[in-house]
Amino acid sequence: MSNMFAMPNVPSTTSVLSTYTAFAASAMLVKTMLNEVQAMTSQLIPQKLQQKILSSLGGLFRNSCQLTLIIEEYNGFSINEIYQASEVYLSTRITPSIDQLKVSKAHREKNLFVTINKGQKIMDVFEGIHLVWEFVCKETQNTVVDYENYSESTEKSEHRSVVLSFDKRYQEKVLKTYLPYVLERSKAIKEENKVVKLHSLGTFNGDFSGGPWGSINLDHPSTFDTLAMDPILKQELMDDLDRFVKRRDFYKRIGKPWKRGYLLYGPPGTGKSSLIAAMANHLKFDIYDLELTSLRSNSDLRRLLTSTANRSILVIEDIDCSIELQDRQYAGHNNGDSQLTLSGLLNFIDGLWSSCGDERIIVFTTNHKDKLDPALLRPGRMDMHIHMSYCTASGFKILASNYLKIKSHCLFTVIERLIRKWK
Ligand SMILES: Nc1ncnc2c1ncn2[C@@H]1O[C@H](COP(=O)(O)OP(=O)(O)OP(=O)(O)O)[C@@H](O)[C@H]1O
Repeated sequence: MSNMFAMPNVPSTTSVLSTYTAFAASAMLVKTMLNEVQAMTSQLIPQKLQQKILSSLGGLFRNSCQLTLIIEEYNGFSINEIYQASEVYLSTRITPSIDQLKVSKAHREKNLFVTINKGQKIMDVFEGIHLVWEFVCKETQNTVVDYENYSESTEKSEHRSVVLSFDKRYQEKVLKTYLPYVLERSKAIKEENKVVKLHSLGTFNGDFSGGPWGSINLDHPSTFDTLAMDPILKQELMDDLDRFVKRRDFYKRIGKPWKRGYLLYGPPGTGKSSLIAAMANHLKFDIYDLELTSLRSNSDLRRLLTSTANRSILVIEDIDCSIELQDRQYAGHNNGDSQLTLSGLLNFIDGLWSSCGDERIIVFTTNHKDKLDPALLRPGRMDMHIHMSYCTASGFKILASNYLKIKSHCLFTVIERLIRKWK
């Protein structure tokens, strides 16, 4: 009977299991070998050869152990931030093994942007995980129908993406740790290379179409090192700025907008504008130079202020000359938005403007602090009042060092005595 159902060509369960076990063991062995090879290649073999070996070995096991993430340039109509970040991040991972590079330069940017071209691969190692990045660019042809002329034409378009491959086992680590790291690094790299911009109204004529602010790179060479001012005050200001940018959680906790106000006052030509440039260069914040005399109403002002970006310094120079200062006591008499008023400015700065943005700095300058409306000087409005005055003995030393490269001289004591005497 038993022979009747015997199927000589069908392997027994035991032999299937043992074959499977042997296969699984060899798969494991090959997988381990692959990892070993990966580890070994990274130490012993030149980068270019590494890529070839690993990509051909990887190809054998792509289906079984490799995971591929596709990061497209656009997410619907909006740009995919991970794509952008990986472009920036990978520009720092270029090795001599890459055959083709793409070089570009944005208008007025100082640095060239170098990145890999389509089809090129970049290897990266993160906490022992080996990752391969590849830029992919596919051309597609779309049919465009012109209904008015009953005609059809074809248009070429490019779909760019980056493909990231790695061992499946590390999926969670790559998504939760590596990609956030890439985002963070790219942010820091952008920040390092950031060119500070000066935004000004230029030919503003009340028309907001196309944005009211024009911008150029701020090439002002002033820094805290070149600035001649009292060293203690300078240090206090630098500490204040550094503390301010680190206090996101503090402002959130106390429920106040993340903004800080500085009033710079002193005689003409004592370095107020230079100090603003030094602050911008120190923090890498853009400057918005607001010329109040070119505005007509509070509503113009509101629209201008809401179109300023975060991490910026809003500068209103010579506040005593650019607005009717005593208007607060008559504020009740003027009809709301029709006229530009100090109360309009202060209300908006304290209220909506500062709460719809982060890391905002506002700087007022004046040659005549005594002429300012007390409302402007109220604590909490201008957090620090900085007196820029005539040259002090320590300021003189900085200028002598900057202009003449003289760090010490026998005449210094005489000059210092004279400065102190006439101060
Ligand atoms: N404290 C300073 N340290 C270094 N340079 C200074 C200082 N003060 C003035 N200067 C030099 O003098 C020139 C005028 O300075 P700046 O425009 O910064 O002064 P200001 O106080 O803004 O003048 P104003 O009140 O007229 O706008 C600049 O070119 C700057 O190089």
